[in-house]
Amino acid sequence: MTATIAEPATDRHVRQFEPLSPPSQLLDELPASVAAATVVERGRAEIADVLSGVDHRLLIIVGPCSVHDPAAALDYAHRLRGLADRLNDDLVVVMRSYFEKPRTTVGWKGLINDPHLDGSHDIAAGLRMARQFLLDVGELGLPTATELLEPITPQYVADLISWAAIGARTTESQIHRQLASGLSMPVGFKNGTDGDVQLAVDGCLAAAAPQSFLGIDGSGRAALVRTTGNPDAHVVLRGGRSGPNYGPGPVAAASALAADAGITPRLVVDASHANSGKDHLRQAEVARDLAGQIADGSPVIAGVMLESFLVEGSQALDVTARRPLTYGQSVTDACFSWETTEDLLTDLATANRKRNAAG
Ligand SMILES: O=C[C@H](O)[C@H](O)COP(=O)(O)O
Ligand SMILES: C=C(OP(=O)(O)O)C(=O)O
Repeated sequence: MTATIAEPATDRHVRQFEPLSPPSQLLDELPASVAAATVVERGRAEIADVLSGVDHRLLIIVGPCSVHDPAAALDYAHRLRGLADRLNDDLVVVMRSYFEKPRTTVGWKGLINDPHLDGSHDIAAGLRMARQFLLDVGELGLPTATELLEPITPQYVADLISWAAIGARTTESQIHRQLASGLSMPVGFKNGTDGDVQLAVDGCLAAAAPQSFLGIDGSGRAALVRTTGNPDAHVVLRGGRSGPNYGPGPVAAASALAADAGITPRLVVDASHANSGKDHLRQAEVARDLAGQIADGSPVIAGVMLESFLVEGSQALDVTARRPLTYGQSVTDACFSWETTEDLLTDLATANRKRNAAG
């Protein structure tokens, strides 16, 4: 007897599947130049050395909350390169190059997801634009940092990235922890949106372990990915609903929690997000407070994250309206200005020199 085949019970809420070119095709189209690859490797090694305490400089992860206009972000990168060169004795400067935005509910999800800022979600173009941007910044001589939000994206861009974040909204996600265990760069796990630092510590432990999970390979095929574990996973403090956690008490407590778990006690503090209430003026105050803690000899603040762009503040992006945007101003969280960036990085460099001079 032949069984009657049922109607498929899947994809009831899927409008369309659009195949993407495999990662290998984009890498062939936009290969890493020797100059860019050298910067990526140097950045990864320097960040790992700062985290372990071998390199006594301070890690600075700075740049726009998100890249929405690659030309403006590249303009920023040119300025940052000059500043990073001047402060190179005291700081390891890495540019925030964030193309994937996690949203609390809904909103623009970043350049990869919606590169034309119009709701068309041309992800193929977004991946190409992100890769081109990373190449351009690498060739300028600056290492890059990003948040990795989708487990498929890294195959398209990760060879050009020196530091990656697992964000507050995904730090508890097994998928992201497994992903981090196979990444080639140091990965920072943010505390959860509620402020729970244990989630970040647990993330670091899972990322440090070998993992086997489902992913894609360079040819875009579904694959069983077996990893060896990431030796450079660390905690990033970003505050949470329970309040900010950049002060000396919370920093020491988080460091002790990491050390007790066998994770590096040295960590990165994010001056933005829930540590500043997303207020760029408050963020500058938090950065000055961190400079004070560093100058006073804090042994555990390995790095500081800052959100900065050419023009201070933020502007609303309405993907349906196509209103002209202010050049060099964030369309996601508020950033402080280029002028404030110069002042704050100079203060942080001075603070770190003082910490080192005191031994
Ligand atoms: O870093 C950016 C934002 O804080 C994050 O993407 C969440 O933004 P939302 O709360 O505006 O969605
Ligand atoms: C989304 C970000 O941070 P968090 O995960 O801390 O909210 C970010 O750094 O852009």
